[in-house]
Amino acid sequence: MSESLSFGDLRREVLAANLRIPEAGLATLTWGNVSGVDRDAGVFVIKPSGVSYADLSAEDLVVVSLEDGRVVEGHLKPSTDTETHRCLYRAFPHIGGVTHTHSTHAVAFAQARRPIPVLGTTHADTFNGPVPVTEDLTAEQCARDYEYNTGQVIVALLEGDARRAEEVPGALVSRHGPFTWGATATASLENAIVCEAVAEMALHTLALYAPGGHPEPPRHLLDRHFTRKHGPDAYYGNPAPAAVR
Ligand SMILES: O=C(CO)[C@@H](O)[C@@H](O)COP(=O)(O)O
Repeated sequence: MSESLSFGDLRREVLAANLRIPEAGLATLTWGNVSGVDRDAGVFVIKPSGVSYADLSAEDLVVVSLEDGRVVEGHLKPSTDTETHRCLYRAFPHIGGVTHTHSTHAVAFAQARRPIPVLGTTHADTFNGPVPVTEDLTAEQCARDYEYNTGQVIVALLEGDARRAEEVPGALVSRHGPFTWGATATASLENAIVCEAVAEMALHTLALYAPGGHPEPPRHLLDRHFTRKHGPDAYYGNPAPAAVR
């Protein structure tokens, strides 16, 4: 990549995160997109629309204004989902990256309009609650500013609550698919990988559940897993716990 290109580090990170979409098996054709934000500069960097991952370069990424969605830099059209990313950045000031995919199992839940339930600790390590599903967009929301409104239905689902958005870093847009977010573009992409993995595990688990019901996983176990990885008692960054005798 030419060193003279602006937002070099952010472009490199956003490119790498986009390239992990097909690598992680989350992409069909050119579907999906990752962006990352530079809040000081008031812009985000996003995948161009319809470009194959094999051909994608850092120079192809598009720089968009957070304020009004104008393209600030780029020779290609930004992703069709750009306004959804912009809406999420504006609603949740703590997020640094957004990922959208059409990964199969997460989309299956979105199409069935069912949240991805918390069925075990794998889910609880990343999402402190079910991955929720939005309402369907209304005819008016589809007719005008559809992509921004797609972000708005996610924000409405979380009641604009930044803390909820931090603890459950993703949502399923009804009949469409998952959007995930995180502190960085890389984190948002990794949350998309986890979202797909836990959706697949949930489908298998629900199929194996005994007819007539199954006990819920104990809340204390799920909480323990989430708080090991997130918040003030997180393991990373803290001294290793003393060995248990
Ligand atoms: O949501 C969709 C398609 O329903 C898009 O994410 C997908 O086609 C990718 O579009 P872009 O190539 O990013 O414009």
